[in-house]
Amino acid sequence: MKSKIALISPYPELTNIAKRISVAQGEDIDIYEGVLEEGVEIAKKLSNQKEADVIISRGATGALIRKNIDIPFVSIEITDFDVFLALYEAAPFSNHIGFFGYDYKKGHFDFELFSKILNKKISCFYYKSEKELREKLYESKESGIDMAVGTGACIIEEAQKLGLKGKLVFSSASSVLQAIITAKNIRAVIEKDRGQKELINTLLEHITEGIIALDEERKVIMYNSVSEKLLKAPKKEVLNKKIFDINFNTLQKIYKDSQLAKEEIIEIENKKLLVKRSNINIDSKNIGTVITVQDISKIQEVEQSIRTKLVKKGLIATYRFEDIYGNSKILLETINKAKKYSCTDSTVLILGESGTGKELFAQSIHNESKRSDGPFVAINCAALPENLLESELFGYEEGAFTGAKKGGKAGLFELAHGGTLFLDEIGDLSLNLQAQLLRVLQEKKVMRLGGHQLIPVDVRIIAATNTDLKNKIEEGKFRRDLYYRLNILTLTIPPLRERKEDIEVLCINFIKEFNELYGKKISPQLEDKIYKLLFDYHWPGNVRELKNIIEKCVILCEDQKISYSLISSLLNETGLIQNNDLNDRQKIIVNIGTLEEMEKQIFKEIFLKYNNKKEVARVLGVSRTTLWKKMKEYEK
Ligand SMILES: Nc1ncnc2c1ncn2[C@@H]1O[C@H](COP(=O)(O)OP(=O)(O)OP(=O)(O)O)[C@@H](O)[C@H]1O
Repeated sequence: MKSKIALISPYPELTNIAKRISVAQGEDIDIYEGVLEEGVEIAKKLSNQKEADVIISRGATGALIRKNIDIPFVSIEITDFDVFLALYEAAPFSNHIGFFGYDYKKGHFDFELFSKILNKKISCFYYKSEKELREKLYESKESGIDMAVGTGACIIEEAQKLGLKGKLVFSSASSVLQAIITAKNIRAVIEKDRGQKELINTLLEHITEGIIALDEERKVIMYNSVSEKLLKAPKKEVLNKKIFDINFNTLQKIYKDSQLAKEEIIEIENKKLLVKRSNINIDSKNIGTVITVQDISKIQEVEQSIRTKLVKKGLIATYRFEDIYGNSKILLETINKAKKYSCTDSTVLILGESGTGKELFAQSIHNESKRSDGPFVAINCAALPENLLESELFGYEEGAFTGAKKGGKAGLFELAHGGTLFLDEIGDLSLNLQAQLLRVLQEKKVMRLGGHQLIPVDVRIIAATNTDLKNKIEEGKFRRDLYYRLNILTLTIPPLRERKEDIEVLCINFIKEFNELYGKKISPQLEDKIYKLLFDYHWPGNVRELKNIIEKCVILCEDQKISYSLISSLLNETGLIQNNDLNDRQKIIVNIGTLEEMEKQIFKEIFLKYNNKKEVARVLGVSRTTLWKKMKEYEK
């Protein structure tokens, strides 16, 4: 909105001049007429109702207006020319002219020169009050003055009362124009200032912190909506009031309880706020104070989202309890127990053979827990050498060791802050790292390698092992105290051979999953004789092994159905390598390579053993045509 200029004229001649200039300048100036109090009333109304941003007036009316309004005021100054014009017009009717003006005009006009040009005697009188004016007028009459020239209507009125002639000094067009130019300049500054204020206000409203600025008298001059929300004190009750006069003690509390240039946690209405108070100094002079207020839970949320972003894709828990397939009583009981563990924040120790689904359970517990929005960080303690594992777990400061990254590195404990840290194969942790882990679990703080500062971490630990920790304790390879720390809630995942009822559901779901992955349409229903085969197998690699076999089947199967022979050959393939009870005729050894390479080896070995195409096709569970195609392919 454009700022407005208003001109209050004390007499009609000035009104006309102002109107003329306003039109000539193409300026939309609001012109009003009013003398003294009347003019002040108009000015007050314009100012209060924000209908004017700058007011122009002159003389005594102007002086009164200036005293009564808060907005900028421009006075139409009386120039030498205006005074000279009045003296020139008065000269033919007088022998001795008296000039009467306010005290502050003393020495302003060159009366000696005017007297010379007009060849007329001119005396000057200045006054500070109406009483003094009357005294000076009386004095002047006594000394032979017959004409009073004055800058205000009141002078002329009083002079006439004493029988003197009077002549008012009018403002010329150039004086009015000068005042309008000054008012326009002020308006430009106001508009610029207003633009800057709007910018600051927009910024204040976009900041996630609460900002309260006080001037040197502790009057609130800035207060954004975040502060309003956090301190539960509405803007209109706070702005432009001294902090200790405000009715809301929340503001006084944060002012009193905060410390200069230091962050302080202050509780307001059950909410923990981080408050900082700083002085604003210009040229080492204090001109006010700024207080910032932040909701700690918001900071934690932001910190969490940053941490979560930092945690790479692989460190996020993807599995949930619904993804654990199986309907055996024992598995359902285990899931049930795990769900109960999810509601707590205690450490969980998962026991089970390799491939039983320990990590699957750990992820599901995390995703079901109140930490589900936080990171899930998993580490296999057996996969890394001790010193590497140490720096991975606890992080390090720059220069902690040769090769340490610039700026240091956060450890997995820090990355898992607010979430869960899954320590797989905990039984393989060295005694030194066991001691460090125990310390972190007790203190809930980590110190980076080469660091001096303890960093608080809020992490839930889920540990897993496929070894008997009690044996390890007996052998002196595992700390008893750590065992008791970890073993608060225990979850034992039964091996697949003890819950073979799960095989069917597992197969159906794995076939569906791999169909989707490899774009196949293989029926998830398997023949009964296939299930018999699967039930008879002892599954040393547990669910992982079953999953791998199904994956191979889906890749190798060329029909809509997985054949008995394909499954049996794959079982033999894996089973034979692991099961020494089987005779040599059923055994082949395949070197690990790409699927194509391994497939080639399988064909070759089986051919060597059976040397009969029909038999080979039967064992491999493929048609004779497929076998022929494969042979052609491998001959190349
Ligand atoms: N009940 C189940 N339902 C679906 N998938 C399962 C189930 N159990 C295990 N799996 C799958 O089997 C594979 C092995 O599981 P996981 O890695 O959780 O086992 P683990 O016990 O942690 O193994 P290790 O001790 O070797 O680390 C994964 O691909 C997992 O998704």
